[in-house]
Amino acid sequence: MSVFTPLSQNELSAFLKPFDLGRLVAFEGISAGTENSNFFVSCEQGEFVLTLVERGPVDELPFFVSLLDCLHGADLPVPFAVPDQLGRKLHQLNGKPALLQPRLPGKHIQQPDERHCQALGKVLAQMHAATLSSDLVRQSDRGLAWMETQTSNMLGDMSESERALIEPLLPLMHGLLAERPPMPKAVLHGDLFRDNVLFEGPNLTGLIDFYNAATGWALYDLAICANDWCLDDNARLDPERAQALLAGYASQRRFLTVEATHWPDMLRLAALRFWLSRRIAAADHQEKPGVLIKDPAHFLRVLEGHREVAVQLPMAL
Ligand SMILES: Nc1ncnc2c1ncn2[C@@H]1O[C@H](COP(=O)(O)OP(=O)(O)OP(=O)(O)O)[C@@H](O)[C@H]1O
Ligand SMILES: N[C@@H](CCO)C(=O)O
Repeated sequence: MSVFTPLSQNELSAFLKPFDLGRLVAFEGISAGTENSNFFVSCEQGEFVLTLVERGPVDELPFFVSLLDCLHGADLPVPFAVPDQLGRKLHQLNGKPALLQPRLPGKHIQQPDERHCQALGKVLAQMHAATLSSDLVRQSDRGLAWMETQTSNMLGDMSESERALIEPLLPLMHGLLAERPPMPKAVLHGDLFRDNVLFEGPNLTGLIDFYNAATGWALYDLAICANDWCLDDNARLDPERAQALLAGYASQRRFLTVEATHWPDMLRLAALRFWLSRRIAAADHQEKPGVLIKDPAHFLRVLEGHREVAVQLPMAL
């Protein structure tokens, strides 16, 4: 189970006192996450999720709190930091930054269909639009420059087949860093995999886990989604689901020609980003029993599939 910082009932009860949510009824560690320690917390006055932040720049937590307030204010289905009676949203528990958020309804979808993908594309565009009317900006700690450095550092450790797929992405990254193509930017979720979205039937009821959110090309966020929501059993893009995702997004904003040009490369970079982070996490957590390790090799198959990209962005006529 991926709970890095265990909690006792007494510790949690004491933590909850300033929130005035009634008695602690029950709590349990959530096994699904890989980065933070999360707990479902049941109080007399409602259901919550407590997150103890385990990685990342702690001094940037106010950014995430403001981002969620912005998205919640735009009526998007996101959690937000519940304030205690003194209005404080950011707390400390067992030496870790701690946030209490409402538990959102719905379940994760393992096998999405076109309706799910269309709904996801639409809400992603709405999320990007909401951040544009704010002054929220954050530089990603896993952006293009990080990817380029990590890729260069790992070249020597790669197998021949890994190298064949990954080395050609280095000039692509150099080119994008130099050229900075003028694609629309927004604050991106940055990790909108199936395990970060909740649905009730066809209705999208929750977007969660914003700790990778950062300013970047909006299209890159869509590529991250496509690489998780729109794959077939061979890790190739499923055209119907990919087109539904893109159509959902295009229902809120027209794509630009410069985005159509860079779409295949965004898909490749998004695959590389998670191959790198999974490989680093696997090495870091190798000796730690109970920590969920996700398979880096999956993204090599995704990259293989993106040698040719047949699904194009839908362009307005
Ligand atoms: N506000 C919420 N409402 C309902 N369920 C939630 C909420 N927050 C988290 N969860 C549940 O807890 C699980 C783990 O949370 P989360 O994805 O934030 O963890 P993480 O360690 O940051 O994970 P990741 O590996 O995706 O980075 C989610 O998959 C979801 O099932
Ligand atoms: N969604 C990520 C883990 C959390 O960043 C992955 O599947 O590798």
